[in-house]
Amino acid sequence: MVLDETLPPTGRDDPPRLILASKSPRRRELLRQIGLTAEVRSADVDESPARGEAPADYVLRIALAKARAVRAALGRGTAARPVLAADTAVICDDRILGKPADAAEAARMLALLSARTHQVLTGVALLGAAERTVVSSTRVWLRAVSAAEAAVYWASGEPQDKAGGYGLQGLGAVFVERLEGSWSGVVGLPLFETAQLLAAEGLPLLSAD
Ligand SMILES: Cc1cn([C@H]2C[C@H](O)[C@@H](COP(=O)(O)OP(=O)(O)OP(=O)(O)O)O2)c(=O)[nH]c1=O
Repeated sequence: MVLDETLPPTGRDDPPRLILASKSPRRRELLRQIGLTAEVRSADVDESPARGEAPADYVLRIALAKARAVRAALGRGTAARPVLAADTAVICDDRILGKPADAAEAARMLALLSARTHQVLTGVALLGAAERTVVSSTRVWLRAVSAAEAAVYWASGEPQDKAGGYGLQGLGAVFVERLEGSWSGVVGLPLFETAQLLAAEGLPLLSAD
């Protein structure tokens, strides 16, 4: 994703204080969009949904697990630094869709999402003086996607690391008729909600000092 707008100067030359518990380049780029540079760490967590787990509980649980795993791995000197993590899932017919494992699964996902609406949930966790969490929910309308289009789309390399097997910020935009909610939330880090968590932690983005 290329987000090449003029970046606000906030935090640009400061050493990064915030730690982003993520290997997703999108989350780093989205933070940069609001003038935040973060030190990036990542931890592997088991992202399997628990049986019967509600989708919002699931994305929050995984976001918290990512943040806690990174915080647990940090040395003493960094223990006081806030850790931010997120998890994104696509929800359709009460099913939680993560990243497709192969072309066949990606085709099944797009067939399920074709010509109807689904929901994209992103859970965000900020571990600082307290554990703060928020869930962003967005409704997305996809046009009909044919099996042939899904195959060409898979070959583009884009769906592989995206929940639900499409990327709103890339070629996948040609499938998205409209959405109601948060563009940045669909792409992996809802910026409005993230800014609110940061402000609650004493890290406002538009402070005059
Ligand atoms: C629906 C959709 C998802 N996605 C991405 C956002 C997330 O990065 C990814 C879902 O996987 P996640 O498990 O949320 O995140 P990740 O594995 O990419 O990164 P990390 O756990 O290290 O933070 O799908 C898009 O980029 N565009 C989209 O339109």
